[in-house]
Amino acid sequence: MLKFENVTKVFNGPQGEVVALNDVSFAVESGEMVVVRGPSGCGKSTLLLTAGTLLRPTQGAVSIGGTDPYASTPSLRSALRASTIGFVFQQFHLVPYLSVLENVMLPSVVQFADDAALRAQDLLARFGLEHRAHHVPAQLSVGERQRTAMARALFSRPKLLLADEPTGNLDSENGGIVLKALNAFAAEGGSVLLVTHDSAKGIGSARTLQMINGGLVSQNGGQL
Ligand SMILES: Nc1ncnc2c1ncn2[C@@H]1O[C@H](COP(=O)(O)OP(=O)(O)OP(=O)(O)O)[C@@H](O)[C@H]1O
Repeated sequence: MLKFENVTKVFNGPQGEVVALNDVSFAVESGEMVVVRGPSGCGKSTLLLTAGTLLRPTQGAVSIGGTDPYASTPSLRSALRASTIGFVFQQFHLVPYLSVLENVMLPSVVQFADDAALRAQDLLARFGLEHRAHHVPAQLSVGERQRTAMARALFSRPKLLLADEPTGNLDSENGGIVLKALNAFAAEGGSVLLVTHDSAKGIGSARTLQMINGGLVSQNGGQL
């Protein structure tokens, strides 16, 4: 589903060039969750943004479902992103003045206009948020905000979920709910790429890769 081939990303920072991704090759198949661990600054966010079609690599090829997003026009790239990828961040990025229900419906209001509210309500129920549908994010607990963000990420029926420290701000109960949902998404045939700097529990049988200075190595000698 997601494939990186010899991907390198170099930033031109104030102190010169920074190699944020260094010749990274790996794949995430359908039905698989891959966890990338690594210390702060090793390149995890750069990896996710590049996978998310939001940051063009300096070298190498990215493929999502067989398509190279960076070989497409910006509008085709956006369309691929909207139809294929869901994002979950540590900071939930909910729209503060929209209700929980509206936030969940946000990704594809046009595409799913007819059944958007029904689908959003189903997702709210799945994450135990029915009673919060008409609240705004500021009225929610931190765990409820992340569950709302998970519901939003799943709304468009993505094939690939990209998660950046999704449990970083959560207590163990809410962190467990989020990890369970990510595992369930993979068990149903989706692909998950989760990056974290901690040793999050509950990642199940997910393959774990280690990121060091922009490079990716297998943690247990297995396949990348
Ligand atoms: N836009 C940019 N311009 C210059 N350098 C950048 C830019 N974005 C990231 N970097 C550098 O690239 C390297 C990798 O950054 P990245 O944010 O991917 O790391 P990270 O592993 O996600 O860190 P953290 O866990 O702290 O979020 C760092 O040295 C960072 O300073």
